[in-house]
Amino acid sequence: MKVTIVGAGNVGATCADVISYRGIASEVVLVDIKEGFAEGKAMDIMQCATTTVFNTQLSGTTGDYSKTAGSDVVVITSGIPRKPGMTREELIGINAGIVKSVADNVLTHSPNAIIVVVSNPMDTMTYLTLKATGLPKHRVIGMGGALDSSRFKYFLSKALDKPANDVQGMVIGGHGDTTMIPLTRLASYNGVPVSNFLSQAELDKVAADTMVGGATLTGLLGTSAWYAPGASVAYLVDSILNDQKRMIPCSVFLEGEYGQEDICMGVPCIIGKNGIEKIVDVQLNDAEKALFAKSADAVRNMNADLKSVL
Ligand SMILES: NC(=O)C1=CN([C@@H]2O[C@H](COP(=O)(O)OP(=O)(O)OC[C@H]3O[C@@H](n4cnc5c(N)ncnc54)[C@H](O)[C@@H]3O)[C@@H](O)[C@H]2O)C=CC1
Ligand SMILES: O=C([O-])CC(=O)C(=O)O
Repeated sequence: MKVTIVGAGNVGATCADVISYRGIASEVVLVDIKEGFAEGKAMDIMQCATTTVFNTQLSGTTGDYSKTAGSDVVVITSGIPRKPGMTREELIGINAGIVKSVADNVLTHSPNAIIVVVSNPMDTMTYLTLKATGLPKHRVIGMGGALDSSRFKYFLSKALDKPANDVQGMVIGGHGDTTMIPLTRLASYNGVPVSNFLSQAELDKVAADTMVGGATLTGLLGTSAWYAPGASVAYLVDSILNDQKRMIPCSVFLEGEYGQEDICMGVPCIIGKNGIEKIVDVQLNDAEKALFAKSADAVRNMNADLKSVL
């Protein structure tokens, strides 16, 4: 199985690294516009093959999309990341043009690929990719919810003082500092509701920390995060390539689901070899429904800025 990752920067290269050492794909191609950069990242990762022991064939190219031909999955991470103090939404001006041209290039050589959109503002970039390419909705998947949910489980595990892998939880809504919806009501510690162990104030803090998880890391690192983002993309790609049918919150085109239309936003999806195989309808309570509607308003406002590109 072949995966192309466009953008060999922090997130793209980390994703290539995780896909390789976990043997998720047999072939990975990294693409970047910076001369020699993707080739260098690919060579560096390939030189781990005998120490971390993997057989994935990873190569890099500076903009030669013929090398990406026949990819089963294409991941788009090309574009600029935010700096401390910025929102993801401020990246739209530069990233929209990049994402649109990259989507066109990859589809020329891999007309059947499933596209995973990572560049920010991710929900709007997913919507742009869907509209600009005309692909069916099951083949355009925005990655944000997998990452936000892993951060949610991290903060829950810290509050509970229990291992993260004993914690279940999900974040839906937009992938923005104010639009994410950590579903604390449904989170559990090995099936027991977390509200049995944490006060409302503690749960509210976990939710707030989760929502600004990306901004906190951007402040600490000077650019946005990449280890958890890269690993989250690899997790999603694994579910597609290996037809695992995991339930992962992803940004997907909604046509009435969760009360929304003509928008891409994070909702729980079954992810398998066909991409989005099913949108899972979780019964939200009235407060969660109101948050989802508010989140959709913000994402829709952002999408309006795409007029000049679409
Ligand atoms: N959806 C999510 O959960 C997350 C999204 N992101 C987003 O992912 C994007 C990438 O972040 P990083 O990897 O940290 O940035 P980075 O700056 O390290 O890497 C981006 C790479 O894209 C390349 N690039 C730019 N234009 C290109 C083009 N037309 N064709 C091919 N390559 C091109 C650049 O040369 C650079 O190497 C950002 O927009 C960031 O906000 C980052 C983390 C999580
Ligand atoms: O925070 C950012 O800008 C990058 C991102 O989407 C994340 O790490 O969640």
